[in-house]
Amino acid sequence: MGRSIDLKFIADLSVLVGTGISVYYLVSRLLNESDGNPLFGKSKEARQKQSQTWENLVAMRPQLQDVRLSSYERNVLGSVVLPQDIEVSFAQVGGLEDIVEELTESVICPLTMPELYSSGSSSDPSGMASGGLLTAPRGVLLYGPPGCGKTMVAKALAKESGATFVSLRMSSILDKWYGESNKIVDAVFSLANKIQPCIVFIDEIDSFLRERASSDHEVTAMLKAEFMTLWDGLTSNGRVLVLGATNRMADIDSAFLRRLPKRFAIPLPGPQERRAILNILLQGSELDAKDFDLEAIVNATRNMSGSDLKELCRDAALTAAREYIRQKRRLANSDDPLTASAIPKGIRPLRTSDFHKNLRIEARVPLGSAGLD
Ligand SMILES: Nc1ncnc2c1ncn2[C@@H]1O[C@H](COP(=O)(O)OP(=O)(O)OP(=O)(O)O)[C@@H](O)[C@H]1O
Repeated sequence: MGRSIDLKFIADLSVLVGTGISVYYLVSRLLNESDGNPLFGKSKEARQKQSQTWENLVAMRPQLQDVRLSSYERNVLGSVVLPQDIEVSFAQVGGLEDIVEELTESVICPLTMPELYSSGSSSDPSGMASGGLLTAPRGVLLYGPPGCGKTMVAKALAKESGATFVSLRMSSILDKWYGESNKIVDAVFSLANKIQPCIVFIDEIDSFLRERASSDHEVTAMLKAEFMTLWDGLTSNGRVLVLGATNRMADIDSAFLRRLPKRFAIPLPGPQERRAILNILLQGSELDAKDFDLEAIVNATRNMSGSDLKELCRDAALTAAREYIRQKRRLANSDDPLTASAIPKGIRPLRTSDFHKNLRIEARVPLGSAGLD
């Protein structure tokens, strides 16, 4: 009897130990998984990228030499882009000159000339030449329909101001384990403070900051409160800026909207803006001197976003390239030396019809519908 109890005890104990070990490995694997998001990447590749970013950052700002990072801050490094690695500049943004000028004054100047601005606190001696009236904005919001250049403008701002750029998608932070999201949010702000001047870019800011409903999960509500506290802490320096982008401004929590006092609408481009965008997009392409009518394309692309225009130009270039490839294949197979010599030398210049053709086929433009024009 005693012996059977002993055996049962040993069997139960080994099941317990076995289960414990499996759970431990499962949890640690899940925690260490990269899940494709560089923010949480703990793979060898992600670590290498984080180290490389830090090395480049220290080379750029030697005062960071002795700064130590927590493991969470190191993970956030995966989402940091240095200004020299950003390829977009204001010169590539078409039709948003007024917005770019205003952003230069309200975002670039506080980041590059902090001595002119006060934090808004009475004990802060900076910005006193202006009687403390000049304060750096703690948050800026870019809003408007998709594909009109919000992300592009945000990146160009970081490049032009020499600020480091931390790009976040809140949905991926919210998906994390209980307690993890808070640590990541803390790390985003503490790292941004260390590597200032810094722009913390939050795309789809509405998904995180949506009006706090009573149905909000407790963890999400706490995270929002934490985010706001950390955000408020930023006013002390003015060299860290939260830049949000949204397609759905009405969905943003009012407490958060108050923290985004500077708001810029980035609407669908009108004819003048489309002309400017098309000119930028077609800069490197050869255009048919006799058969290319920019105005016709401008008029036919009503209601299209910058992103749609980019696709349209890409499709037009593809049409010409496809034509060249087909001709070459067909003629190259001919035994007649005369026919073979007719093989085109290269891709022909773009024609208006290349654009119209793609407009018709893909019916992207709701022709005749009311638009901005
Ligand atoms: N004003 C513009 N000038 C030049 N290119 C533009 C412009 N707007 C959009 N584009 C082109 O469209 C692409 C997508 O734009 P972007 O991602 O900045 O739009 P978005 O407003 O952030 O969109 P979403 O709301 O979907 O994130 C850009 O990479 C660029 O090639």
